[in-house]
Amino acid sequence: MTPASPLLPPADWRDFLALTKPRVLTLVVFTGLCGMLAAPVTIHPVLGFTAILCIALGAGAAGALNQWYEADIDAVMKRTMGRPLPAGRMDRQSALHFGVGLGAFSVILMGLALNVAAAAILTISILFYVLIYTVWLKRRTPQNIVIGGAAGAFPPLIGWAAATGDVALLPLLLFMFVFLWTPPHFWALALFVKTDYANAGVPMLPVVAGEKVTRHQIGLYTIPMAIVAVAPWPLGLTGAIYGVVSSVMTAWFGVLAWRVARRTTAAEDKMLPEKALFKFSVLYLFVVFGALVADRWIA
Ligand code: HEM
Ligand SMILES: CC(C)=CCC/C(C)=C/CC/C(C)=C/COP(=O)(O)OP(=O)(O)O
Repeated sequence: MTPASPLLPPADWRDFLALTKPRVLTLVVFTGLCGMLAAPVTIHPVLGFTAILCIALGAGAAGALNQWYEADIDAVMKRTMGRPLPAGRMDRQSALHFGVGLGAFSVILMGLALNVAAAAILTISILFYVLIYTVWLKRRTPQNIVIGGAAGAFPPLIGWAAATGDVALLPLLLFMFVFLWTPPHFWALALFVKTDYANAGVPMLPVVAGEKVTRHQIGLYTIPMAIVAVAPWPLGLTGAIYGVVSSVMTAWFGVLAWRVARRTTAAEDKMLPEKALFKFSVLYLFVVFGALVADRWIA
C-alpha cells in the first residue's frame, strides 16, 4: 500500500468523484440511456433510473480501478498527475476498496432490480476495461484501444438489455458504432498529447508507429464507423430523423477525419485538425445518440 502524503489534506468526496472520471462518464451514461430509450418497450421510470444509475456506478468503479492500477503512469503524465493517487491525496487501498465495492454494488443492484442479461453485460464491460484494457493491453500494444475500447461500447447494449432483458440487431449496431468511433476519438487526442504517452512508456500508436500511420489509421477507421453509424436507417431500424441527423453529422465527422488524415491545416484554422476532430468526436456521439431517441419518441 502506498500511503497518502502526510503533507496533503486527506481524500474527500471530490477525490472519490475524480476516481470515477466523471466527464467521460457523462457520455458513457448518455449512450446507455439512449440505448434504453430506443428499445421498443417502455420501462418504468424508477427501474429506468435504477438501470442508468447502475451503468454510472459500474463505469465509475471501472474508472477507479483503472486509476488504482496505473497510478505510476498517471504520475508521469501532465494531463493526469493531479489525480488523487499520483497527487498523494489518497492511498491505493482506498481506491481499490472503493472500486471493488462500487462495481459489485452496481452489478448486484442491476441483477436484482432489472435482469440477469443487463447485469452480465455490465460485469463484462467493467472486467473488459479493467483487466483486458488497463492491465493486459494498455502497456503492451498500440492496438490497446482498438480491442480494449470495446469496454466503452457496451453501455447502449446494457441500456437496451435493461429495458428488454435481451439484445437485438439495433443495440449490436450501436455497440459496433461506438467500438469503431473509439480509435478516431482517441488517436486524434493521442496525436497532440504524444509526448505525455512517450514519457510514461505507454505504446500508443503515434508513439510506436509515428504520426503518419496514426493519421492514416484515423481515416481508415472512419469509413466502417460511418457505414455502421448510418446503417440503422436503411435497415429500417430507425426513421428519417435518425437517418438525416446521423448522415449530416457523419459527413461532418468524415471531413474532419479527412483533414487529419491529409494533415491539411488552412491558415485561417484556429485549431489543429486533430484537436478539432477530438472535440467534435464527443459532440458527434451525443448528437447522434440523441437523434436515436428523438426518432423513437417523436416520429
Ligand atoms: C479505450 C477507449 C478510450 C480512450 C483510451 C479514451 C481516452 C480519452 C482521453 C485520454 C480523454 C482526455 C480527457 C480526459 O482525460 O478526460 C478522453 C476524453 C473524453 N472521452 Fe474518451 N476514450 C476512450 C473511449 C471513450 C468512450 C467509449 C467514451 C464515451 C462513450 C468517451 C468519452 C469521452 C469524453 C466525453 C471525453 C471528454 C472529457 C472532457 O470533456 O474532458 N471516451 N478520452
Ligand atoms: C459500463 C462500463 C463499465 C463502462 C466502462 C468503460 C469506460 C469508462 C470507458 C471509457 C474508456 C476510457 C475513459 C478510456 C480512457 O482511457 P485511459 O484509461 O487510458 O485514460 P487515462 O489516460 O485518462 O487514464
